[in-house]
Amino acid sequence: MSDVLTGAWPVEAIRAAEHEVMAHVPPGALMRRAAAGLARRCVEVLDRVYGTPVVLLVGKGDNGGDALYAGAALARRGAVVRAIAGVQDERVHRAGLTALRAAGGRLVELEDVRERPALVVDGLLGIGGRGGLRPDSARLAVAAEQWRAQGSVVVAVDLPSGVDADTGEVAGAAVTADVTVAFGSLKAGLLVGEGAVRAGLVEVVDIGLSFPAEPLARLVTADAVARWWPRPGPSDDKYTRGVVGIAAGSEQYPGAAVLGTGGALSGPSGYVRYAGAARDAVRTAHPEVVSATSVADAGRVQAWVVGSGLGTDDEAEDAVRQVLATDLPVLLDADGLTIVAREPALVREREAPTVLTPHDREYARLAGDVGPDRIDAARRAARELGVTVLLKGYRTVIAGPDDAPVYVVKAGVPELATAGTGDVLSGVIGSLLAGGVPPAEAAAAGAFVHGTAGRLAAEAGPVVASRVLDHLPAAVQRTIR
Ligand SMILES: NC(=O)C1=CN([C@@H]2O[C@H](COP(=O)(O)OP(=O)(O)OC[C@H]3O[C@@H](n4cnc5c(N)ncnc54)[C@H](OP(=O)(O)O)[C@@H]3O)[C@@H](O)[C@H]2O)[C@@H](O)CC1
Ligand SMILES: Nc1ncnc2c1ncn2[C@@H]1O[C@H](COP(=O)(O)OP(=O)(O)O)[C@@H](O)[C@H]1O
Ligand SMILES: [K+]
Repeated sequence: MSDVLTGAWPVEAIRAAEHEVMAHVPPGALMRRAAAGLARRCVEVLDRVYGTPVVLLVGKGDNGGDALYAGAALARRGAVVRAIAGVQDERVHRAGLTALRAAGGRLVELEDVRERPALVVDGLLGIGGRGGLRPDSARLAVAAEQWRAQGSVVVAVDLPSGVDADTGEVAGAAVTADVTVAFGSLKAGLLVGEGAVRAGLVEVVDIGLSFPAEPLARLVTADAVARWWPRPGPSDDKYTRGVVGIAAGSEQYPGAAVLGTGGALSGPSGYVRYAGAARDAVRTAHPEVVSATSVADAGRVQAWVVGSGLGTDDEAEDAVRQVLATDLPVLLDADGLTIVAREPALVREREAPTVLTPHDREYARLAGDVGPDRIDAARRAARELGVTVLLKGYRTVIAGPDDAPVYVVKAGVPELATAGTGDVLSGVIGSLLAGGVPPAEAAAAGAFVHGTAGRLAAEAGPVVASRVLDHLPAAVQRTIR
């Protein structure tokens, strides 16, 4: 798969790549490529083109130009195309407007549109946008929202207007799209935060841009996970495949232990050990897990998962300290994060891979408010603590302590927002760590199969964590085969 389909470069890099290509192609060629891809996608979302009412929302920049050229292509196929300017009329892309008019389209005022359009093309603002939408554009974004609520399909040009291209932040009004057609490469703002919600289905039209430097973010694909996922070879035994230790759960919260060990059993390691007070529950649920009552008695492992359902009393703190004192990879979750938030040196001083898996409230305890820029938030905490941070949510963001691109996982579904699914996730990632996968890739691969299991579970019925567990083997199978 081409890099531009999975990498998200910052606006600055996209501009530089654009200039590089423009030096070698005729003027307007890039915009024509972009508009052709956009028009193709617009045709796909319509039942038919001939006679269909289409509204273009047009800003003063090239984003509006793309919309006008695509609108001209639709008008040539018989669509009834009306453009509405989000700025004073004379400031829209000249050549684009000429093309639209030549094809029979017209520039009108919002008030002149009597019939609800089947398709709204959002060309108000692309990567040239700064700050929240100004009032004239915001008014059209609101109109697009209203049409969409009544059944119109909204296609965003490059980026839903009002979304920050690099962060996904939305300040004020913004367009919500069913489909976003992104040019040249993804943008981080289409993958994370509010932008991910606004973008709908995202499709990249390759217009020939190439990038010398690493992207800001990479979308995790099944192919990548399949490459990272260890497979047993003829000379392997259960130990060489890696032993993962789960120190989670308590008498009060046995579920965390059952779900964590269950998650680990679908990972690539050959052996799952449990250490803690929920032995009986684990033994009943998973006879293949070998258990002990404490970390000290658990025997050798190649990676630890510690924290969820442990509580934060002295005993819990002891378990966390013991695990963190090893030179093994450790995944820290839930109560483990609370304990580390009180004493960050516990992880800062570690040399071995350490993965923290906070949701937003846990993150706040560790590093302050997540804020609207989730990529920056994950990076900031990872750098400050010298760890790998997996920030949970609608989109999961994984950042290492270095400057490598962050991973974004979009495999999940909102139904995963139910108690205990995080415990399942921690077990899968722990197993990958025990199998020798580097921390960021282990976290990304774990989140991908976990998200896929959540989707499969949601397709089968209401989602609870044990049903996510039930669907994990199938999720792994379809990802890595
Ligand atoms: N990269 C590529 O290779 C290719 C890129 N292409 C396309 O070009 C697009 C980028 O075009 P662009 O540079 O003209 O910027 P764009 O986003 O249309 O608008 C910027 C204008 O809007 C204004 N404005 C700013 N903020 C605002 C706000 N909050 N609310 C309201 N207005 C605001 C600002 O005006 P000013 O601030 O000066 O008043 C400025 O003039 C890109 O997204 C893609 O669609 C393709 O055609 C082909 C290849
Ligand atoms: N809105 C959402 N869309 C998709 N996935 C979500 C959403 N909310 C939460 N999740 C996922 O569900 C899991 C919840 O984990 P967590 O909050 O730790 O739950 P628990 O502590 O109860 O196990 C994470 O994998 C997270 O990414
Ligand atoms: K747009």
